Amino acid sequence: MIEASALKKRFGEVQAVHDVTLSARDGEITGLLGPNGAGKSTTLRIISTAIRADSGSVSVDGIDVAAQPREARLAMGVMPHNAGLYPRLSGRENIRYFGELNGLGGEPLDKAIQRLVERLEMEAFVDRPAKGYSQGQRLKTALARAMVHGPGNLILDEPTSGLDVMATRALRELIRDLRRDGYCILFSSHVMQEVAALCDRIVIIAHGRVVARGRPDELLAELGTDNLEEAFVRAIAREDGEVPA
Ligand SMILES: Nc1ncnc2c1ncn2[C@@H]1O[C@H](COP(=O)(O)OP(=O)(O)OP(=O)(O)O)[C@@H](O)[C@H]1O
Repeated sequence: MIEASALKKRFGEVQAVHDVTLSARDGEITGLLGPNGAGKSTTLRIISTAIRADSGSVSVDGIDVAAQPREARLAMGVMPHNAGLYPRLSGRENIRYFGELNGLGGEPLDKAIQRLVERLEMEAFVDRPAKGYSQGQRLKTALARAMVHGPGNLILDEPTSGLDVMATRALRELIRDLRRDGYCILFSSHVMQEVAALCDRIVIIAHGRVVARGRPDELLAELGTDNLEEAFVRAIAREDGEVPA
């Protein structure tokens, strides 16, 4: 369970996050949706302890991330946007390195890695150097790396960007499987269809503020349309003070 309350973050002149409150529950997929520059990555980076908010608070499974960042990190698996892999290491070595950073080692770590390799169907490439990986292979490795220490919460920043149709479908299936296993999944996207295809709950942000939230059917009703993309456009236009035609 992830709970963020009244987050604010400024970078110099730019107020990247004005006021974001959200919660993501166990056994659900929560989508953080917003146009480019809306503050999605900044919000996820605050939640995952990569940066500190200027004000507001975040707790993960009840652990305050500012007060106990190390404990909070153990409860989260994070796949940042464009997460780099170490190119000379194999996928398995990349995953192992992260496991070791999280205090795992020896046989338990080897077994955890092997379970993920099988689950994510990585056998064909996991022992090759990561520098030759396709986008889909990189993504699976980054996901395995995020999951190796067994966190109950997963934070995925634009996980399908750069994936082809088949790889996107495979990733969606995997995310649904993880939901069935009870994971709390929070992911960001700027594509409404992407979020609509997966999410139990959607939080729409624009200019660093939450402009709408709810289950997909609730958002459609609130925004007076039967089309999710149109709902997205209307929610953002509302924040901009525009009245869409
Ligand atoms: N480290 C930083 N220094 C300065 N400005 C930043 C920094 N990080 C983000 N910003 C600015 O904060 C705003 C929000 O950026 P953020 O990356 O959170 O948006 P986003 O919703 O993830 O966008 P995208 O969909 O394009 O990735 C943007 O105006 C961005 O330029």
